[in-house]
Amino acid sequence: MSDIVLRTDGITKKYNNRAVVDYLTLELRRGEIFGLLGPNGAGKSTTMNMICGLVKPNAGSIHLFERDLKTEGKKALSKIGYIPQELAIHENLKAWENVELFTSLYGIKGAQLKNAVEDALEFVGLSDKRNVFAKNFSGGMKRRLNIACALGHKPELLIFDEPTVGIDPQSRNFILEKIKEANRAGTTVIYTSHYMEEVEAVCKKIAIMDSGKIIATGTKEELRQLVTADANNELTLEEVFLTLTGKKLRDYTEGV
Ligand SMILES: Nc1ncnc2c1ncn2[C@@H]1O[C@H](COP(=O)(O)OP(=O)(O)OP(=O)(O)O)[C@@H](O)[C@H]1O
Repeated sequence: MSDIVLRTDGITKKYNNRAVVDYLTLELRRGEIFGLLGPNGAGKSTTMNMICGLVKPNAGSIHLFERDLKTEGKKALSKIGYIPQELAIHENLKAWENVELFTSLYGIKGAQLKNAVEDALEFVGLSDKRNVFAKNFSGGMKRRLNIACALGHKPELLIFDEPTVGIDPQSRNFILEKIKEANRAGTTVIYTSHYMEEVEAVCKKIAIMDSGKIIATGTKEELRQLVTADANNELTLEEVFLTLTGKKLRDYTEGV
């Protein structure tokens, strides 16, 4: 069995004739914890949405666990868990009902479903809030529930799209620690964000994306070496990022 979990070959997505993801090629190996960093509008969410089968590329191919998303999508997607940027939970369902709803979509039933729901709630520290309606949760609890909903079917690849937006430092720290814990237990992780310190803390391998393309990939040290010849440099990831992507503001409006 190959240890390549994800391979994208030249995927392109165009909106209004503009390539927002432009011939993007990526490879991810089992056990990696991979950070995708990019300014607003770089194409990170569109890339994740294509990998999760929610958006169809105009060109190129995506393989998950060696299965082509075009021809074996259902099997390929059954091994991934996607935590979208926008909360996907149902406010009028209890915590356990939310997790059960998402987990049952994978054909899990009966006692196995019950156990899977409890395991997922426990992982995100919400077991004792299992009977509380999601609408009564704080922002951080909703984010944790959003994660639990993607864990029930025990995915081998977890994809996080900016999972810590708008939450307090304690919840943020908890989520980052849990992502590292899942990775230590063998789960491969993709983490997209524009919070440098989070990517730095969590990810071993980092890709920097700008204007639909990956412009650099490597460990933090390798990325530093790309922007300075000084081996003793102490550049922060933010300084490296700004050197590679420039300081121009990235204002954009959807679809224009
Ligand atoms: N459905 C759509 N229709 C038209 N344009 C879109 C659509 N979805 C995304 N875009 C455009 O594609 C570009 C990339 O958007 P995307 O959300 O992938 O970027 P991002 O890197 O995730 O940004 P952010 O960090 O702000 O979430 C943006 O210019 C956006 O306006």
